[in-house]
Amino acid sequence: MKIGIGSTNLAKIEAVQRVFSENDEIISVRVPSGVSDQPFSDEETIEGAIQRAKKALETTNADLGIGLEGGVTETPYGLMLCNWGALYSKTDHSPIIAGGARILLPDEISERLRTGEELGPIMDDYCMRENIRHHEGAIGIFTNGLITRGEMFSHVVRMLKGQFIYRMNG
Ligand SMILES: O=P(O)(O)OP(=O)(O)OP(=O)(O)OC[C@H]1O[C@@H](n2cnc3c(O)ncnc32)[C@H](O)[C@@H]1O
Ligand SMILES: [Mg+2]
Repeated sequence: MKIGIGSTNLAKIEAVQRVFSENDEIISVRVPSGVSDQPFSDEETIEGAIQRAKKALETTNADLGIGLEGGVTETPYGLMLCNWGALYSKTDHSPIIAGGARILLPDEISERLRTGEELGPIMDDYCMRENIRHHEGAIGIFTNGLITRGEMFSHVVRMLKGQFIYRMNG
């Protein structure tokens, strides 16, 4: 199968590679998410994932298009990391959706997000490193490396793939 992924982020590509087989062709392509660079609700993050999946399918002419989007969402407990995925197939017109693990962010990080900074640069600044979002991600930092961004997204991709197979068999 040919699978288009709507991102060139390494953690996202790795997640798709982990779940699909070596016989599948995975094409990564930079596409607009159609939402803000830093989505600020579940709804906006889901919308970003859906747009990416749709654009990935169209621009790569693949069998499946996958979109993965990271964001944050306000809760009564504080700001949480949220992650969503969407999958479109060539033969189906409604997207399959799956959500990822979520954790509360430290206040120091949340305050900066609320004043309009993006999580990617905040994390690099906080850890004094570069490109954390391509590697273990914020989730990797705050879980002490036990769950990386790639691993978290691979669960999302597995839930997308499983639902797709279930739908096909139904
Ligand atoms: O190239 P793309 O696919 O856009 O990859 P990205 O890393 O920018 O990822 P998203 O657009 O999905 O994430 C939205 C924002 O949140 C940041 N972000 C999300 N999850 C993160 C994480 O786990 N660690 C660090 N930054 C993260 C990211 O840098 C963006 O500012
Ligand atoms: Mg982005």
